[in-house]
Amino acid sequence: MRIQPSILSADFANMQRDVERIASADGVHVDVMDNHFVPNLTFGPQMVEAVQRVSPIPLDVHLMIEDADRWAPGYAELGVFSVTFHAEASTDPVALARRIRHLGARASIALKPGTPVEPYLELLPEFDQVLVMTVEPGFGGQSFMADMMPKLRTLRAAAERHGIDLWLQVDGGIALDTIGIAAEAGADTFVAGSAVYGAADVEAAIAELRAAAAASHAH
Ligand SMILES: O=C(CO)[C@@H](O)[C@H](O)COP(=O)(O)O
Ligand SMILES: [Co+2]
Repeated sequence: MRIQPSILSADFANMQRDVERIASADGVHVDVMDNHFVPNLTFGPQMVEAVQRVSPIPLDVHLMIEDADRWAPGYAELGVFSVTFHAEASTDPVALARRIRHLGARASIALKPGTPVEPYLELLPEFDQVLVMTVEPGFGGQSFMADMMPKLRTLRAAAERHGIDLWLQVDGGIALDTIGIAAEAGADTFVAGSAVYGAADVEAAIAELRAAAAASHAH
């Protein structure tokens, strides 16, 4: 059970402090938004490089940008742990995943709520992780979409069929009252923005989320 707080909910004026506050988490989730793929703008490679320099834990970069084929490899080159691009923003997801892996990062593909999972099931061995969005990407603090759970079940079954160790990540509306639902459906990697940075005790929030996920996990 991996917990990855999203620094979209951190204080951008105190990024180093807020990354150091989540040292007990499994990774820091970095939401890159370009104002085109989503109607919001965050930061680019220079900021990711800066966070990477001070972070005590690995970086999980979530690219919500157009033209992923062009831009995603540059993030992998920074030496981050994982690079997620959106299926909707790539013309050749398999070629892009191979490039990301070749550059030394884990390759991860994200699906917006309206994107079906079926076209990707045979391609799963090309990826290290699939991100099932449980909100429309763009903003933190939205409500969890429980109707995405069939996608997780389908992906978990397909990964078992392939015999691969595919991480299934969920992102959006993950909190104490929803994380168990996603874990039960097969997720093992959980992004949480407001549920972590909105808590008075950030480390306690991470521990509680991890425990709640473990209590409900399908395996
Ligand atoms: O990718 C996104 C939003 O597009 C996320 O990573 C959010 O940052 C999650 O925030 P919460 O829903 O957990 O508050
Ligand atoms: Co995200």
